[in-house]
Amino acid sequence: MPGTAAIIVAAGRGLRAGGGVPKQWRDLAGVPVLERTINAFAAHPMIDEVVVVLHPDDINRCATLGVVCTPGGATRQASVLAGLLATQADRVLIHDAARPLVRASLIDRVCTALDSHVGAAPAIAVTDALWRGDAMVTGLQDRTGLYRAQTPQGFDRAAILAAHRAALSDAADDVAVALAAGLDVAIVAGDEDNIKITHADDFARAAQLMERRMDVRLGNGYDVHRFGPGDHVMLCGVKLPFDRGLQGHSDADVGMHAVTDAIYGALGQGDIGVHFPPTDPQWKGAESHIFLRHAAQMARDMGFAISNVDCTLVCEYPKVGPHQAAMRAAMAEILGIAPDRVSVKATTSERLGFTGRGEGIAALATAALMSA
Ligand SMILES: Nc1ccn([C@@H]2O[C@H](COP(=O)(O)OP(=O)(O)OP(=O)(O)O)[C@@H](O)[C@H]2O)c(=O)n1
Ligand SMILES: C[C@](O)(CO)[C@H](O)COP(=O)(O)O
Repeated sequence: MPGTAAIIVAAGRGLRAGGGVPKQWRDLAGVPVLERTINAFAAHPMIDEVVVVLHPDDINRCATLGVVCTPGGATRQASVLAGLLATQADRVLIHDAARPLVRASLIDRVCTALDSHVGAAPAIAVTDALWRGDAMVTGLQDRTGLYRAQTPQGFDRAAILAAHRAALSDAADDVAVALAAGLDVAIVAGDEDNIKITHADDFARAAQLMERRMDVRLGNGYDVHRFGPGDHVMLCGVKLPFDRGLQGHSDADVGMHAVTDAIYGALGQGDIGVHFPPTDPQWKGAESHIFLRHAAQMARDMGFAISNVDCTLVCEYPKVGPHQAAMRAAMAEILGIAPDRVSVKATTSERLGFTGRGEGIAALATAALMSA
């Protein structure tokens, strides 16, 4: 199957964290750790499938998760192998269930690096001085070129499957398995917040990080395009036959422009004109999905997920109602979010003003972004 699967390993017993229940089933700010981890991947536009590896004793809990599950093994490595065998995707991102704070932007970086590498994994360069010792310092360790490894670790599935089948020992992570098989692994920037819940104290730390992250941004957008000669209008990504067209430097999709500006506004990044200047001939006649895709990618790059967008078209004609579902679907696909997070409405202006006289169409939009 072409595409990318996330394999979430959740078959450990969480002995170091204690608490009586394996850590992946415990609540973090009211939601189970595993559910948070699954949601981070399930909501990501570059992930096509989520596979969760569960302890055989927990396999009956699969039904509550809404994803593909498979039983794991006695070691992390055995669990990863089980996950690799449960998908046919071309690429896999292997992730610890115990890292629920993984950001969409980190998933982006790993996926993008896989376009040019057989393996890619996030890590953070060690900045503290390193010692050797046991209660007393016995020596120093050069930190040059040392990294702290994180997940998700991404690979071409066939390559990492062969590496896991050939692996002899219980490796700490999948990069170790890959290196033993001679695969190259690119390092992408890790994220300090992407902690692994390992010990009891890590629950409080993760909860604090989540609280700090609760950053909600709102933006609005407004646009107008004038009618001119033509035989169709583009509205929110859908081509509607009409006896006139909308005039503009691009395809004049007034609704999509308003939504795009709302996202830029929420990010404090100006408007379409700043990113795609009308004076630049390369954008003449451009399809507006280019602008919306750019705004959505910028949101992800800045660590935000688009929670929802709402667009109102103001016109007497064409009638928008029959096309609303197609418009929502078109913009949802471009934004990489579910159609129920995209709203398109229309109103007339009671024949008042320039929209009422049929001289053009106006659009207003709101976008809500949440820290991812
Ligand atoms: N046999 C195993 C062991 C670990 N894991 C998963 O690998 C991830 C990282 O492992 P770790 O933090 O060591 O988890 P546990 O093995 O559960 O913890 P502990 O060693 O404290 O028991 C976790 O999401 C864990 O569920 C797994 O799927 N199968
Ligand atoms: C895979 C890993 O998360 C990379 O940092 C880590 O090695 C797995 O956890 P463990 O605590 O080493 O078992």
